[in-house]
Amino acid sequence: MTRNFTIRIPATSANIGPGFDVVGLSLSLYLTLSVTVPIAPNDAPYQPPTLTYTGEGADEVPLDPYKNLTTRVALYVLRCNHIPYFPSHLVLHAANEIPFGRGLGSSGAAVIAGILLGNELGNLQLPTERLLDFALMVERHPDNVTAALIGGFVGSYLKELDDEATEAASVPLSEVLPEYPPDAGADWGLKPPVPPLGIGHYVRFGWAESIKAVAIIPRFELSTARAREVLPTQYSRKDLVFNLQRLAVLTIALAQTPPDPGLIYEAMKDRVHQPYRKGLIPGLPEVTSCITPATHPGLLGICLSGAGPTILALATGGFEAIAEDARAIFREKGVEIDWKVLEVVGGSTLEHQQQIERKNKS
Ligand SMILES: Nc1ncnc2c1ncn2[C@@H]1O[C@H](COP(=O)(O)OP(=O)(O)OP(=O)(O)O)[C@@H](O)[C@H]1O
Ligand SMILES: N[C@@H](CCO)C(=O)O
Repeated sequence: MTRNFTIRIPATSANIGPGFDVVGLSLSLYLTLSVTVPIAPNDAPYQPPTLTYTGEGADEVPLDPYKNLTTRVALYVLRCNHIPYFPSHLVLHAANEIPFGRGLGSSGAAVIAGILLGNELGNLQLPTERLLDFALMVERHPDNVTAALIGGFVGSYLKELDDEATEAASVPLSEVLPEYPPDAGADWGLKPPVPPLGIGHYVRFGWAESIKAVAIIPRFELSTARAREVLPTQYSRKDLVFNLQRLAVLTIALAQTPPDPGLIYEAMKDRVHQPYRKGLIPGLPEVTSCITPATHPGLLGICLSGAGPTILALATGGFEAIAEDARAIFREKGVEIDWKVLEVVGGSTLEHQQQIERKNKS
């Protein structure tokens, strides 16, 4: 006998211009994890999970469950909750639509998938806030993981922690996510650092239904780590105020019907991360300055998606003209792109097989 369930995590776009490390948007591309857990234990020796994978990243993702990001995160959640290893004979299949290293939250989705997997396998029934604590121990900036978990247009901040909690939260990622030993006889006694309580806090903003997201996706990867290395550690008051003013306006402007391009285009400008990342993304300043609501009716605003290299255009129409003109600009710089029109969607879901069958019948 087996228990089957499916975890579905949306892609995300972080920052949306001025909201660096603050806001995120969940989008209609998914990482789907199908899980089969044997219910009745059989007498066979312990067998670690079998992981298969199709779609984006299939040629580079590790299938060893002790190396793969999703399964390592699941094991981290289990072990923090006194469950040392996966159930025997666990079968997992990941089908992924979210391209790796493009600024569409692939790693955030993999992390949230792992957290929901650990929570379900351990029957932990952790509340959303606690799930977020685990995610923040791994991903460290809240924008992608919060939007992937909660869904919609979301703002979040990290709580200032006391000394003890700061120490717990500042453990290097390699210690939070060691590549656990694969054999059940190895040392399972070590417990990883448990996240402090209530690290992240969030709120969901409104979103005008008419606004779609055009993702203009260059055909090269840029790791978030590399794109963060080029950022300064200090900013001028002028640049900080520039971003704060725009972010305050943007969080309300994107919920208004009809959305106002005059307000939104300027409110999606940024001086905290995009100017520093242009050296890593040929064509970025040209695309964001040449494609405007005046030249492209339907466009509301345009920015770097997350750490890039994807460009996110928010628009109510004229999608093809926006994307094809961006393609021409990128091509002049020697960069080929793909593009997709995406919807803003709800957050992560976990459904048991019976629920899926019932839904399909009705
Ligand atoms: N489904 C997945 N399963 C396992 N590992 C994954 C998965 N998706 C992403 N990863 C890992 O995350 C890496 C990409 O993470 P990175 O933070 O650099 O980019 P991103 O999350 O796509 O972009 P951004 O954070 O800017 O939105 C991949 O190279 C891979 O190692
Ligand atoms: N806010 C993050 C998102 C990337 O995951 C950044 O721009 O570096």
